[in-house]
Amino acid sequence: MSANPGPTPVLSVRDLRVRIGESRILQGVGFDVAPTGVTALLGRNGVGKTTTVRSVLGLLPEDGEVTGGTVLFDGTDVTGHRTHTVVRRGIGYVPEDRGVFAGLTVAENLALAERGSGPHHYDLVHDLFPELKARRKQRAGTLSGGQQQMVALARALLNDNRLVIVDEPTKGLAPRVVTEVAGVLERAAERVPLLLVEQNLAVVRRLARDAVVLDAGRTVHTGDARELLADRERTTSLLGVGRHEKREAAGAGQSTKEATR
Ligand SMILES: Nc1ncnc2c1ncn2[C@@H]1O[C@H](COP(=O)(O)OP(=O)(O)OP(=O)(O)O)[C@@H](O)[C@H]1O
Repeated sequence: MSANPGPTPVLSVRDLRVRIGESRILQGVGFDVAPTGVTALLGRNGVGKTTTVRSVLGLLPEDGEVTGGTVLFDGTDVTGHRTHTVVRRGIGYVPEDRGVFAGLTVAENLALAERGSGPHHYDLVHDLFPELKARRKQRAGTLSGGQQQMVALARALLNDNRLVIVDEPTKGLAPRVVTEVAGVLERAAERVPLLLVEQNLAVVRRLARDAVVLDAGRTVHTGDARELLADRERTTSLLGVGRHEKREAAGAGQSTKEATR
């Protein structure tokens, strides 16, 4: 199943099954996340990407439960564990809406993200994103989309995380901002492995080494990300894209969401 049989994965998901209400949402999700670089979690809308990451983080809704499978983080079984337990083991999460407090300053956003007694890596964060130091007194809500994504990632990198999960960071952003966010993610990935839910294939191509594709609540492909994206037939059948190559060739940041519309 592993796309890179070398180093021990930081996260291993095996045959994960999740029910929400009466619906069986995940019916066999399995993949590894390598301890360095970016692993992309891909798939059409509604296939279970967000449910997968929220299951790992113990963030299922009240009527949801893990009904089977295992989640190993750093070799420890955290299947079905509560969020604070999983997070304390060293997983950062940047949700789809970024989780940034718009009314608070950059400094306040970071201060609120500090977990426990530390260490808190302000040096690392300011080294990666010097702009945030300069803008520490600015309200987060007045920042650009790319700068807000910096704040969101900085909140995750501030703590001693062994993995950061980022859910659709470029969704709804203008192409110029998408490029900016991709740069931010690239810098973050130099320091910590990322599990990236992403529909913009230009961003995946730029950042990801490994790809995991879900369909209808199951893993249907794992492997080298660029190899997958270079195989147009495969990309079309797995992700429902390929009819818009022109748009991608123009560098406009194609997404599977756009392509399946
Ligand atoms: N709280 C919930 N209650 C009921 N069904 C849910 C709930 N959350 C998700 N689902 C369903 O689970 C399926 C998977 O949703 P999920 O958000 O995990 O998919 P996704 O791949 O992340 O999609 P998208 O790309 O649209 O964000 C969908 O059919 C969705 O309607």
